[in-house]
Amino acid sequence: MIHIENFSKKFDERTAVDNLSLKIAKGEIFGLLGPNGAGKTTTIRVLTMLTRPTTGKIIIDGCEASHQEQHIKSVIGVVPQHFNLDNDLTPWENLELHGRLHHMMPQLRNQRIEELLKFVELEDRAHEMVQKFSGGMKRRLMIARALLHQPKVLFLDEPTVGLDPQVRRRLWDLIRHLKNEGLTVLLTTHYIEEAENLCQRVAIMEKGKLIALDTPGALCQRLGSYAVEWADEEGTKTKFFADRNEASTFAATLITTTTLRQTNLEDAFVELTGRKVIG
Ligand SMILES: Nc1ncnc2c1ncn2[C@@H]1O[C@H](COP(=O)(O)OP(=O)(O)OP(=O)(O)O)[C@@H](O)[C@H]1O
Repeated sequence: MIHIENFSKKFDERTAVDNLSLKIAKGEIFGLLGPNGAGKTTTIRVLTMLTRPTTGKIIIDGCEASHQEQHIKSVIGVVPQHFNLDNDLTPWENLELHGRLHHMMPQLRNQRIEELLKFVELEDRAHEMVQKFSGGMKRRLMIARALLHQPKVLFLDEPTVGLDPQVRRRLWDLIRHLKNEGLTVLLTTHYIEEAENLCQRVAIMEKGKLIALDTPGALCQRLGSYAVEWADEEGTKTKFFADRNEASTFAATLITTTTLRQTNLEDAFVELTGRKVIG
């Protein structure tokens, strides 16, 4: 559904994305991870036709971006990182405006608005001003707006940033539901747990380059499925093992308190990039 071939983006002398190639299948939830400045937002901006690549080819829904930008715009939905709803309008009016911009016929438009407000559980607030809404409600409304014109691909840039854990989980359920309906989802996130819970595959970027691409499980297995964690005077240390018995034997040799646990995607991220994600 999304095919990126040797894509680079330069801003003057700075290379924001360096020769990225990826294929994302229909119905996949795909995560882009990386520390600050890795090139995730630039990648989304190019894929959503907000800016052009310096070099390389982007194909979405079988259409090449350089020739069929309008078609691509009609089959994608975008939820940007920052709230960009019209605060002086109601949810219904925000959605209506979006539907008009996409030239939707009034009957279909009204039907979709009704369905989507129900889907994101905002039907009771349809005619209140958006400025009174919480962050979670605004994010849900932005998702409804991105889905109004029945896109095939949904781009979500940091969909749950700043939301409390309960709201975050509700949004995850919503995103899973969309995948089950056949939508392709590409998201960026700072929350490793989010990628681990939602994404079939993740790409880890650093300094514009793709440094790993796999399922969360396979990325963890590369390190070893078990982690022993302990603290010494230099700080927290972690060692990885393929075998649980080996891990437990090693843990028994340490004189400090140790934790034996399953390796997680955060371990893989830290090992690959040498740092934690900073929000
Ligand atoms: N419009 C621009 N002009 C110049 N440089 C830019 C521009 N947009 C991004 N960059 C640079 O490109 C690099 C990648 O930025 P980008 O915003 O894509 O990273 P990111 O992975 O999304 O980071 P974050 O997690 O902080 O959002 C950074 O070095 C950034 O400073």
